[in-house]
Amino acid sequence: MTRPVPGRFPGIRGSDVVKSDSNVTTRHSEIPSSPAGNGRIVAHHGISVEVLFQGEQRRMVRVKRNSGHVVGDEVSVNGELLTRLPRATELRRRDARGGVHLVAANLDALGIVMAPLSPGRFIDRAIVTSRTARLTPFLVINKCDLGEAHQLAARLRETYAASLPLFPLSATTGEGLLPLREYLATGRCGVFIGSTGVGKSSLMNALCPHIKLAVGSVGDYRSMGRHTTTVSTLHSLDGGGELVDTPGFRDFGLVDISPQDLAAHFPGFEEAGSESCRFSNCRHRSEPGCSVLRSLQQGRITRERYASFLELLDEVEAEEEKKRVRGWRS
Ligand SMILES: Nc1nc2c(ncn2[C@@H]2O[C@H](COP(=O)(O)OP(=O)(O)OP(=O)(O)O)[C@@H](O)[C@H]2O)c(=O)[nH]1
Ligand SMILES: [Zn+2]
Repeated sequence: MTRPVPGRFPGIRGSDVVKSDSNVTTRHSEIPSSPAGNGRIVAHHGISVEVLFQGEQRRMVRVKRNSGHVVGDEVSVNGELLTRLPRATELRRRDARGGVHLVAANLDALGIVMAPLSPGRFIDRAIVTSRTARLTPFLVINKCDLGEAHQLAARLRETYAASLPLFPLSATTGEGLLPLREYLATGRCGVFIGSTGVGKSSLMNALCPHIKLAVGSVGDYRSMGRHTTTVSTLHSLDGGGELVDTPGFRDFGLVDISPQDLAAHFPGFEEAGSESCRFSNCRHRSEPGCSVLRSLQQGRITRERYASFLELLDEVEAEEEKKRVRGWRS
């Protein structure tokens, strides 16, 4: 089954985007001439990218190792010259050493994957980062074939159901996959994030069976070189929608989030969010005329949500401080 990639290039057939990470590198040699014009980066191999053009042609184009191009970028190709077109969205993450990386461009959805026993502390951070980058977040509760997942689903529903869509499912049995397929089929281009072992690869395999990602734990297949060169790829779903596979994307530190962004995008603050505080730079801790504190008193923000907000606010302020110190040094 084929369908056009939503919105962007009417001539491109979605199901042809990338069929498997084993053959994307060779496919360009099948193309008789070198297509040019506007296209989209559907795979990144470190020193080359695969561009899919209108009319379904594709080719590899060499890039410098840190050229800044990412999967999802719309580009104009002229010979070996690649010009990036303006991006609608950029998703960035901060690694454990503080470096900032661009994950992908022009995404519009972020799937936060949870499973029993996976740490949940990053959910709020992921939601805030996603919304700040203008991506719509959604929650996937995987492994619902296991009894423990039902308690997790109930807990997450209580906290997050008013803020974003939830999809309880099982990647292995296929139970609950249909609502997620339908959600993505509305033309969304998404990526999954979640801690190791929650089942992101299993979920990708269940949603796009042609890609056959290896499933396991960090200790086995990764050390055996599942992705010998880090390859990010864009996959199209049979029923509609697209997913980016980007190995190793499990969490992200906050990148350039202000205390005001945090309050505006924090899950559970939506109802109170449209009101403004007396001070435009209010941090919602103890300032007079604070709309967040007023909502807390009125019960429109729960104590649990406010306590989680304060934890993230500490992180945001610590980042601000680091940035300030870096500014002095440079
Ligand atoms: N019971 C059950 N197990 C699952 C399900 N989905 C995945 N698993 C198992 O969970 C383990 C981890 O799955 P992966 O898909 O590799 O998890 P991942 O999130 O991609 O892990 P990393 O690549 O390390 O980030 C594997 O043993 C899977 O078989 C599910 O729906 N139910
Ligand atoms: Zn305030």
